[in-house]
Amino acid sequence: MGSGASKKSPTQPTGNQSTPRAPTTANRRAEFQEVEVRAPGNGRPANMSSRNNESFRDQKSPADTAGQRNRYGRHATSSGAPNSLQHGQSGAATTRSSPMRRNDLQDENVTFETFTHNNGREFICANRNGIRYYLDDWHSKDWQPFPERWYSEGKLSPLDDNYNTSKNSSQNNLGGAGGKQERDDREGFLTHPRRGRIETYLMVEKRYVHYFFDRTSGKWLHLPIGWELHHELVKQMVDYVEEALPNWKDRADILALLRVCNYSPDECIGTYLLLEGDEWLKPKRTSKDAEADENKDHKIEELTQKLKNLESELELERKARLEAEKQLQELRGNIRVFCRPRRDDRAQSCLKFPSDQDIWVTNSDGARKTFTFDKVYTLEATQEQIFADTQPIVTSCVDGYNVCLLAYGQTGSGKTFTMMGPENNPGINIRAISELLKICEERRETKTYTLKISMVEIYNETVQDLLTDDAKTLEIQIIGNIVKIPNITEVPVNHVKDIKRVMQQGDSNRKTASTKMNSSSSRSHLVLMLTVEGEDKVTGAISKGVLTLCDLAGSERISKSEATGQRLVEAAAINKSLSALGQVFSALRESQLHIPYRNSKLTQILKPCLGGDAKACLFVNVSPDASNFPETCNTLEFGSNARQVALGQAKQNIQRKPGFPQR
Ligand SMILES: Nc1ncnc2c1ncn2[C@@H]1O[C@H](COP(=O)(O)OP(=O)(O)OP(=O)(O)O)[C@@H](O)[C@H]1O
Repeated sequence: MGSGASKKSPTQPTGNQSTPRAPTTANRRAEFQEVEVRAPGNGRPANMSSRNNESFRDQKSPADTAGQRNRYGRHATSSGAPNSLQHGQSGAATTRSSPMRRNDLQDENVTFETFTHNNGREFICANRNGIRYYLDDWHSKDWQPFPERWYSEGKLSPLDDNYNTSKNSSQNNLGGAGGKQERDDREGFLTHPRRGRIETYLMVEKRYVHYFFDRTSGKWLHLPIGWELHHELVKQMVDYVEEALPNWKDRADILALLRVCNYSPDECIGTYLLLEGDEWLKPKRTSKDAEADENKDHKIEELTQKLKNLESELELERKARLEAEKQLQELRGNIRVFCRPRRDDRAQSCLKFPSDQDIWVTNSDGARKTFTFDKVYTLEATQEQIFADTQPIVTSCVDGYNVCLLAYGQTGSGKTFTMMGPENNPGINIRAISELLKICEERRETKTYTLKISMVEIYNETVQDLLTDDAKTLEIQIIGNIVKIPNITEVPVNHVKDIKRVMQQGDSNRKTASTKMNSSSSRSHLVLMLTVEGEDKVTGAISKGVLTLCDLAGSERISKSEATGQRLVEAAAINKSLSALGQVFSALRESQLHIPYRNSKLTQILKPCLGGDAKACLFVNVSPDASNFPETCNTLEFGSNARQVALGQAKQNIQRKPGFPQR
């Protein structure tokens, strides 16, 4: 500031600190042209648009130069209301204002007050002869009559007496006219849309309170928040807080807290963090961040698309491979035989695996036998690997093929583990049905599928329905090549959870039946049949495939089990049925005219699967334990025999739906 009287802060205890001046009429006009918001104390105008904290922090007041800390224009005065700060009365009288108000406000009897509404807003009020007016908002130029209802909606507090005292006394506080002005970073101005340039001054009371000089009245009035937000110095403080707490968007709210915190942005931030927690510590996102995020999103999108393409390529390859294997299987037409040894870390293993198709069995004398199968697994083979190899055969069921998977081996060799598996590591049964459900779902747009499941147990040559609670015994009817089991329970399966439920029901009925019959599960054959009927929505073709999953009873010899009584009867029945199965394989292998399916219930039920147009897969499960050498050899010989069987090319069971238009 150039000309004008030197100012003294009302609270200024020493001559070193600058104070606001009450402008005279003459000097005020000149000052208004000159006053700018300056970087406190450094003599340069502050960079109004800068949101740079550092430049903000670096601003120094004259007090700083005198060795005192003075951030954001605050001076080190400790307490006390400001002394009289009135500017020249005459200067105010000559400035623009509403004619009516100007006269009113110059009245000696006008006192000024602050009204704080319960909703947090503050207004300047003027009380003239008991009639109150208030200044509405930033855009208002008029004093409005004070609403009656506000008396009950807020609080009126008189401005400090000092501000309502004689307007003339201000002259006493002026510094020497024409004397050199010390810069005072507490003063500034606002440019009001209607009132024009308004001087402001950050005054020190017990805490700092921001006032503006009202030319009309010639008084310093409390600066409303809405106005104060336009003050450059305050704006910088709010910017600083906003930058530190990017989620706190309400600038008026920030300023309100700044006021409470005595215009200390750091204290304001600290208070807010204390109240609101770490949420506010999130760094403010810059346009660079946004751009980086956008690039990242773009990259993720690209990679996701790439992954999708690769996945669909992989899926196509997988389907092509399955199709090729299916065709190969159809051409070969024989029973595929897989050998799976049970994992047993304690056993002295008599097994060796020279290749993935050969297995060596060595007895205690060192004599070795070699067997060859379509696949020989090692002890470490997982359930996933086992299922993957049967998948092409299993899935052909949806295309109308009859498919049969059997597990053969002595008790404890891992048949149930391979077929059913534990709950957390399911075997072929659950995986196969889940896969079929998945394929049916994938084809839903062109085909409608119905899946039904039945579960029976063959014990002592009786067939027991396991999906009914009344232990129903079933008969098997063979008419030509067709095998029927009247009254067998068929449960629809739509979801994987249905499979588990049905399996549990079957398993619990099997246990009950076993107890009633005094048998154990290994003494009976478990046969699970899943019928998959499909109808092509376009051609009307109806396909029907049956997937038969069979966990056979233990194949150990009677002599070894030393069975007597009931056990002997059981063993005889098992022997009979397993022998019948062997005979069927032999007859098929030799292409005999008569295949002895009728020799046991097991072979009767399995007839559609072994009858020439089906696909079959036999697991021979063996124990690695050297003490089981004879049983292991028997099992492997059974498997070798079965592998010689040529079932002929598998056929699809597809019919055209009657009445459906020929295409
Ligand atoms: N590959 C394997 N890995 C780990 N444990 C296995 C494996 N195969 C079998 N077992 C375990 O060996 C034990 C016997 O297996 P499992 O019950 O499947 O034999 P099984 O041939 O079905 O017998 P049974 O004829 O009496 O029904 C079970 O505890 C099973 O969990």
